[in-house]
Amino acid sequence: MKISLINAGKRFNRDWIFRNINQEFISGTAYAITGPNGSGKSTLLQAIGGAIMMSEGKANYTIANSQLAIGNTNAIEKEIEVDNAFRYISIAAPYLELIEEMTLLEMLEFHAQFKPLIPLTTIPDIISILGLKAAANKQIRFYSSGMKQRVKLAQAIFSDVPCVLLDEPCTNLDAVGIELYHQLIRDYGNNRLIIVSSNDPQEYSFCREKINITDFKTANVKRQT
Ligand SMILES: Nc1ncnc2c1ncn2[C@@H]1O[C@H](COP(=O)(O)OP(=O)(O)OP(=O)(O)O)[C@@H](O)[C@H]1O
Repeated sequence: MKISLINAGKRFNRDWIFRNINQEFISGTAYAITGPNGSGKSTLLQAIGGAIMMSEGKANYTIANSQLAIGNTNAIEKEIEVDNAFRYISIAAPYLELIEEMTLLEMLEFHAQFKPLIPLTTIPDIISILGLKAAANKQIRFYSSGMKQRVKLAQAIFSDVPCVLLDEPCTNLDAVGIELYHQLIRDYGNNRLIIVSSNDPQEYSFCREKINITDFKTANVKRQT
């Protein structure tokens, strides 16, 4: 999958959060979006995922034929409308809630109806990898914050999509959880497009490309032009 930002900008009211971003994100590479608190990392990640609209510019989504979830085409690549991009993208983020009334087992089964699991992976496998076997039949509302974060990561990483967006992926994780996160990236991250939004280096240590959002603030953009 390839996501191309073309002259991308977002503002809330009169404040430009970022402007003039021209950047390609390509499968097989992990990218980090860095910057201080409130600088716009989450906003940019959501704009990349098509969850919020840009104020100017656009994002183009291209899928290799083999990754197409629907339809048939003879073309090697196909452009995807922004409204359909969610089919190819999963996201884990602090502001996205889990379905707390469900047990983990129920929630993973429910989720798999909308986004299939990566091949050869079963729900019991996932529960075991997460270290949550003993809690599989407990409602998620009774989970600790770190247990919930493991579930959010699993929901994103085990979805059979070419692009995984991770916003502050180690929020609430203990040392074992952080190691689990890195193991999941090692085991399931290859050949995918991974974009991590974070200001914590341990969350994005594996990312080859780094994009500092402060380079795309209006004042800096003006200075560059
Ligand atoms: N819906 C909204 N309406 C108005 N302003 C918003 C909205 N969402 C975010 N903002 C503002 O946009 C700016 C960027 O917020 P964002 O959450 O993207 O930053 P961040 O870099 O992810 O921060 P953090 O590191 O604290 O998570 C902040 O000033 C925030 O107040």
